Amino acid sequence: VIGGARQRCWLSDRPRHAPLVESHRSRWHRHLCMTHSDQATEASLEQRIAQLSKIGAVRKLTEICVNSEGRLEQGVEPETISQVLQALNRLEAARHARLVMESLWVQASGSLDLTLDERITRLVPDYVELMRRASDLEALQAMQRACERGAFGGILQKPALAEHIYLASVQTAIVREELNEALATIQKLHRIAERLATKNTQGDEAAMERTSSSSVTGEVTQDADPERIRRFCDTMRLFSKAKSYRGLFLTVDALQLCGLELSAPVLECLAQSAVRQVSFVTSAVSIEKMPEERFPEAAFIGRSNVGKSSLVNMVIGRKALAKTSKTPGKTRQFNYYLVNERDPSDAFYLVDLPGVGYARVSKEQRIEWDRLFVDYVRRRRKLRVLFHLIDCQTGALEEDVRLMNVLAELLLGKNGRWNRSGADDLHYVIVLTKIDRRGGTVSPAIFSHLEQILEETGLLRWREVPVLTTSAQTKTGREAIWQYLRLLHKHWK
Ligand SMILES: Nc1nc2c(ncn2[C@@H]2O[C@H](COP(=O)(O)OP(=O)(O)OP(=O)(O)O)[C@@H](O)[C@H]2O)c(=O)[nH]1
Ligand SMILES: [Mg+2]
Repeated sequence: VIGGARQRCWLSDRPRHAPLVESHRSRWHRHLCMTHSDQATEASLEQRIAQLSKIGAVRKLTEICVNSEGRLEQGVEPETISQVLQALNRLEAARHARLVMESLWVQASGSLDLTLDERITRLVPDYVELMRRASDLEALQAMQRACERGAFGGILQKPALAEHIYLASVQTAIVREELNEALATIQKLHRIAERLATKNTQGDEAAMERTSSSSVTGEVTQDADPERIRRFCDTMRLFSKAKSYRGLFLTVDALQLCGLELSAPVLECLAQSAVRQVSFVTSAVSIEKMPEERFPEAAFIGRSNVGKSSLVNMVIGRKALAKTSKTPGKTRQFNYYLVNERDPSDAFYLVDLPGVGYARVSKEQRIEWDRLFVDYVRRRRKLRVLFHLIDCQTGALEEDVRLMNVLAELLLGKNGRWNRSGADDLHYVIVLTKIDRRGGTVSPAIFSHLEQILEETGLLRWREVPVLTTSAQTKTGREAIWQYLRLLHKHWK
């Protein structure tokens, strides 16, 4: 196995290492080659390696590797594997684990045509965990390369394993403050997942059936594999700690590309990771009283009692930051909440607007409110997303139609011209709330009515209008809201 053509293969394929480790390994390799040709040096080899490392485990491992020589062609003996595992468990330093892992797997992949023995493949997750705990990015990168070259039975045959290796690499890169590396790696995982998805759709019908049934029963899939979910959540938290929203969102994308759904724990984690701090800023009753336009903002508008304040709370993962009430008209001002104050590049405002169409408000007050709203949309240049909330039980009512007309006139101008000069692009999103009260579904009539109104008001001529469904009670639709909050900062996309 060692020497000749295979030795060349190992040397040419070897990854770059820290000098200390390199010297350990190359010396070790030289010793192994010597042993191969000269049995007499075996004892001194062991001795010398023991001196090099001072760790008994390495001696033990060397012994195992030397003993298994020539047998790798037929695969590694089970007893060897269990010894390796035992020894690995005793290893304290990452470089030693790497030494062993690489020797076994590079040699084996050399001899087994890059298709590792099934039993070694089963050990890979243990190696990955070891590398991750030891923050050994180089070793994990070597694993990625092996993965890409078709080791471990090939990425496409073992997607969960590839996912494990890549996520461990991402986490390690973040811990080592190599953020660019982390971002590049999570994007590699995207590409793998995409390749896998293409393969699945091209695959046989049975495979397709499996995919579709698992996506239909998404909840079950997640329950079946909480480990995978946990890995993604850990990665999200680390990106959050490293203050990288981009990484955070890329992880969410990767999770979905890998066929997992945004289950409750993932969403909880997303809200917690994306919202590092949140504070109430001010209640404004006029444009002048609104905070300085330092950060982009997203606003929630809609009739009284439709659930705006509840949705704000749900999105930021706080129970009662925005005051909610059974009595319509609770929110009377533009309430500004500032998210991530301490990291200006990721900060944004959420604005909880007062309800429209509150019965006990006089006509004058209503006109006053309209004027304020028009002023708000026209003058807040950093307003990027406008969520219009509509109760899914009633659908769009008179007040909603009025609001859409006001908006259409404002955005399109009388002659159809954009009426927010110098302002950022604005996304208008309709949110149907309280879907828990309708058993999680919305009647098609509500949708077609909405479409008709959007058509009539002319808003559809401006651009497509997404319609989301949410429930503050069951937290349904939180990720969909976040997909639009992602538009707040360009670097989050
Ligand atoms: N079942 C259910 N109830 C909800 C949901 N969202 C809000 N509610 C309830 O609806 C009522 C009004 O919610 P708020 O969030 O205060 O509504 P609002 O739009 O802020 O109302 P104003 O401030 O008056 O404009 C409260 O009793 C909430 O508990 C939901 O998704 N499901
Ligand atoms: Mg409110």
